[in-house]
Order: sequence, then C-alpha cells, then structure tokens
Amino acid sequence: MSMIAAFYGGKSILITGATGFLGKVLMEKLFRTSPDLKVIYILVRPKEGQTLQQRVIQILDSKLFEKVKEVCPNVHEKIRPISADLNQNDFAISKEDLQELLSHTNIVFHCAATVRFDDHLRHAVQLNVTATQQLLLMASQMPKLEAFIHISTAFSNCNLKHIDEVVYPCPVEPKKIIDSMEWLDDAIIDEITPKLIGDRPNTYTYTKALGEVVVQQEGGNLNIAIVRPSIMGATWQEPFPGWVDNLNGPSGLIIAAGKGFLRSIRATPMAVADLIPADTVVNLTLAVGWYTAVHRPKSTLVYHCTSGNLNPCNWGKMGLQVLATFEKIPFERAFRRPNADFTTNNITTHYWNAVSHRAPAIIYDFYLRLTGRKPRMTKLMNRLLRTLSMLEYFINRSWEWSTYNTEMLMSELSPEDQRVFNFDIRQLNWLEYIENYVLGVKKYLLKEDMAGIPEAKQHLKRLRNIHYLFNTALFLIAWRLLIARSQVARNVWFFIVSFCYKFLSYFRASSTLKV
Ligand SMILES: CCCCCCCCCCCCCCCCCCCCCCCCCCCCCC(=O)SCCNC(=O)CCNC(=O)[C@H](O)C(C)(C)COP(=O)(O)OP(=O)(O)OC[C@H]1O[C@@H](n2cnc3c(N)ncnc32)[C@H](O)[C@@H]1OP(=O)(O)O
Ligand SMILES: NC(=O)C1=CN([C@@H]2O[C@H](COP(=O)(O)OP(=O)(O)OC[C@H]3O[C@@H](n4cnc5c(N)ncnc54)[C@H](OP(=O)(O)O)[C@@H]3O)[C@@H](O)[C@H]2O)C=CC1
Repeated sequence: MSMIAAFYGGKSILITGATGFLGKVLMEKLFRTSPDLKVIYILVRPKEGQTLQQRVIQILDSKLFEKVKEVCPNVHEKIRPISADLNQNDFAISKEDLQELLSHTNIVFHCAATVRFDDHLRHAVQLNVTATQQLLLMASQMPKLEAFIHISTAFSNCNLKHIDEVVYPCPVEPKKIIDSMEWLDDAIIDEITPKLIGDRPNTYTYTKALGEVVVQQEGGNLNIAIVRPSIMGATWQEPFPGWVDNLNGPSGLIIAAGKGFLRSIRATPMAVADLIPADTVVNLTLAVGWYTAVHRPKSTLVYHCTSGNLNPCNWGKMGLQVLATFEKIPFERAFRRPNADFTTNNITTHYWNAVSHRAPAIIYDFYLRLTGRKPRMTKLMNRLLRTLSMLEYFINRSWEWSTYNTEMLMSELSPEDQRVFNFDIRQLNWLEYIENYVLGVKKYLLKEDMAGIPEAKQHLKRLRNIHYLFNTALFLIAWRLLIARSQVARNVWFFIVSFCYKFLSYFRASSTLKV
C-alpha cells in the first residue's frame, strides 16, 4: 500500500494554477491514486466567456482524465472551483468561499504563476510575488493546514552556475519591490526593470526568485517546502506518455521545426538540456507534500526537480532525435521539409535568419498576395524569431543543480511509493521520451490524426521535389546571368558543354562498335 496515496485520502486540498499544464497533471494524479480524497479546491478565474464550471468540465473531458473517470467516477463532485483572480486584492474570493477554504484546507499546492518571459514587471510581481504573499497569509489562517508546497523554478537563480537547494537572498527585499509597484508608474518601472533583474534574463526568473524569498520570510510557522522544476516537458509515463497541452518550453519549437518554419536555432549542442517530464514533477511534488506534512522539517526545504546531474542529455542529441522522429511521424501540411540546424554565433544566426526564415516568409506572402489571400507568414516568422531570442539564454548555457534533498526524499520512500510516485529521472530513456514527446505534440497539441501520416509523408515528398526544382531553377538563372556578364564563366561553360558532348560522342561510338 502506498503511504503517500493513503496520506492524501480524506484530505481537502487547495491548488492554485490547476487549469495550467502542471496543475492538471497534479490533479489527475491525485484523483487517480487517492480517489478517496475529500475535495480539491481550485482557484479559477472565468476566462474567454467560459464559466468556472465550464472550465472544469473542459478539463475533465480531456483525454488526460480518462483513467481518472474509471477509478473515481464521481470526480466532478470532488472538484470545487472557487472564483478567484490572483491579480486582485484578496483574490476577489467571496466571503463564503474564503470561509470554506480557511476552515477545511489541509494541503496547499501553489502552482499559479505567470510564466511569460516578457511580462511587465508590475504584472509579474503581482502574480509571482504579491499573490504568493497573500496566499501565505491566507494559509496562516487555516487551522487544519498540514503543508504548503510552493512551485518555483530551477531557473530562479539562473544567474548562478551552480545552484544549491537553498533560497538565495535578493539584493532588493521583495517587500520593497511590492511596495514600489504600488506607486511607481509604468514608464519608471520600465526604466528600472533591467537594473532590478540584473544578470537574470527576464522578469519571470527574477520574480520567481523574489517569490521564494517571500515564502521563506513570511512562511511563519507553516510547514513549507519549495519545489524547483527545470524545463517541464510532456509526460513520461503517466497517465500515458507524451501528454502536453501548451506551447511553453520546447513544445512550441517542436511544432515550429516539424512544420518547417524553424530552420536554424542559436543553441550550443553540448549544453545540457535540462528537461523534466511533467509527471516526474508531479510525483516529486506529491511526495514532498507528504514528507513535509508528516516529518515537519524544521526549515523550509528546497527540492530540485532536474535531470542534468543524474541523467544528462544535451540539446544536440535532443535536436537530432526530434528531427529523426519527424521522419517517422511527420506533421501534416508542413510549410517546408523539417530540416533545422544549430548555429553558434551571431553572424551565422543573422545570416540564416535572413536566408532561411525571413526570405521564404516574404516569398510566401508575395504568393499569398498574388493569389488574393491575406499575407501572414512574415508576421508568424517575426513571432518565432522573437520567441527564439527569448529562449536562447536557456539553450546556450549549462547549470549544475545539487539534488541532495530530492535524493534524501527518494531514500525515505517505501519501495511501493518509489514505484507509484516515481521521480527517479535516471530511469528515463531520452530517445524514447523525445519520440513520445513529438508524438504527443502531434496528437494532443496539434490534434492531428495518426491516419494522416501517409498523406503527410506524401506532402513532404512533394515539398522535397519543389525544393530541388526551386534550387535547380535558381542555379540556372544565376549561372545564365553570370555567363552574360563574365568571359571566364562563358569559357568554363563552353568547356563543360564541349566536354559533355565529346564524352557522349565517345560513349555512342563505343556502343555502336560493340554491336
Ligand atoms: C551535435 C550536432 C547537433 C546538430 C543537431 C541539429 C538539430 C537541429 C535542431 C532541431 C530543432 C528541433 C526542435 C527543437 C527541439 C528542442 C529545441 C530546444 C528549445 C528549448 C527551449 C526551452 C527553453 C525554456 C527555458 C525555460 C526556462 C524556465 C522554465 C520555467 O520555469 S517556465 C516555463 C517556460 N515559459 C515559457 O516557455 C514561456 C515562453 N513564452 C513566452 O514568454 C511568450 O509566449 C513569448 C515567447 C514571449 C511570446 O509572446 P507573444 O506575446 O509574442 O505571443 P503570445 O504568448 O501571445 O503567443 C502568440 C502566439 O505564439 C504562440 N506561442 C506562444 N509561446 C510559444 C512558443 N514558446 N513557441 C511557439 N509559439 C508560441 C501562441 O500560442 C500564440 O499563437 P496564436 O494563438 O496562434 O496566435
Ligand atoms: N512550464 C515550465 O516549464 C515550468 C513551470 N514551472 C512553474 O510551475 C508552475 C506551473 O507552471 P505551468 O503549469 O507550466 O504554467 P501555466 O501557464 O500552464 O499555468 C499557469 C496557471 O496559473 C493560473 N493563473 C495565472 N494568472 C492567474 C490569475 N491572475 N488568477 C488565477 N490564476 C492565474 C493560470 O490560470 P488560467 O488558466 O486562468 O490562465 C494557470 O492555471 C509555475 O509556478 C511555474 O513557474 C517551473 C519550471 C518549469
């Protein structure tokens, strides 16, 4: 019997960010392994014209929850969506809802965040820092609370090369930052943002670091732990391999490469690609929840959920396997044949961006205009290049994360828990994982049918022929222009033609003699 699964039985659990990638996988696992849990409260904001209930139904109707519906048929009764906006004071939760939350919650998993790299500092601070502070305040009024688990990121201290499982201080106290956001106007915030984030690449990593300091400083007597995943990818095993439902991290780039938009990417092939499957993050998080509640460590423990030091894979190997998988499982209606490559310096990156990204987009838009359609490729390409520029920081460096706490926790689990809540990344086979990842992107993100693979392969063959034809035509035109202008080119051309003619004549003559 799993001790962790038993622990969550009968519990009332509060999850923020439950509608996000990690939140959904977390809920799924909780319901599947502890169907007797009492209730999961989720803080949800109404969105895109959908009510809270509709958002929950949409989640439960997804393939991710198919197994859950078998083991926990009344799952919809056990999810209690609470209208809340983490951008608002007190989250705009009604008094009744707040009362219910305060009096019943046993465990809090705080997953909500803005994960955008380009978010305005004010918004990123509000969600990743102030909201965390408010949630802690709320948690301190929960008499039945056993553990508060804060999800951070392994990159919150990406300005360091070696990162330990500790909370690092920030030069400016989070409280000061929170206060200043209240009275500074946007223009001034824009001006001071680069100074504040310092040697971090974006507001996301900076505010996640501030969030951790808030957790440590304002956790009071709560049983708190921080989980720091690296780059979260599709599921490895549970509830099935390859599940993914957003474009963050590598997923968007896999689509861009598979559809033939992405031709080159500035990356260091030997840099460690610290990916971690979403289900591994969930298993560790649930184990941390159990350990924190049952063992009540004296200080706030930080757990790294990373792969690099235990089972490293580099971007070169990953990129090659992604491309190899496209051969077997191509995406439908590709723009060009998938054929991306890594560049390693500014000059080649600019060159390939111009030749392989911008030029084809301009040509295609010209063709769309000619055929009376709206041009769109240049806009899409600009977006892709912007995304690439934001991800570049993470694919050209390697970090070392120590994992003492994570390994300690693993050793604390019973063999059954090590199986049911497996977060031992050493068991992961990267090539198999990446193949399933690409397949998952095709099925769950692009919603493409496997039956369309033969047609997709045909389409790629057509694209290859067009590519050869285009290149041959281009070569002939260039050559023709050269001949018209240069005597040397003309001499070379006559030499080649006369050589071919002589060779053919000789070949003809020798075959006539044989007859
Ligand atoms: C040895 C020899 C080797 C040779 C080998 C050769 C191999 C060749 C290489 C082949 C390549 C193969 C494929 C690639 C395989 C791996 C490549 C590596 C990439 C890995 C990158 C990972 C880096 C992640 C680092 C994470 C560090 C921190 C981790 C975390 O803690 S947080 C989670 C991460 N957060 C994010 O990822 C958020 C990033 N996104 C943003 O910040 C924003 O979305 C944005 C990128 C700034 C874009 O903002 P916009 O306002 O412009 O757009 P918006 O968000 O509104 O969306 C607009 C449309 O674009 C779509 N979209 C959004 N995000 C992405 C995305 N990441 N990629 C693509 N498209 C995206 C979005 O859906 C919108 O679409 P629409 O609705 O249709 O308009
Ligand atoms: N993805 C990754 O690679 C990594 C993620 N992490 C961390 O994991 C956690 C989860 O990330 P992930 O699931 O990928 O992120 P998502 O962007 O998929 O999910 C974010 C969640 O936060 C919610 N949220 C955002 N703003 C608000 C708001 N104002 N009020 C209420 N809820 C809000 C979103 O709700 P809504 O659906 O309404 O938008 C969504 O449920 C984050 O803390 C992130 O920092 C750490 C490392 C890597």
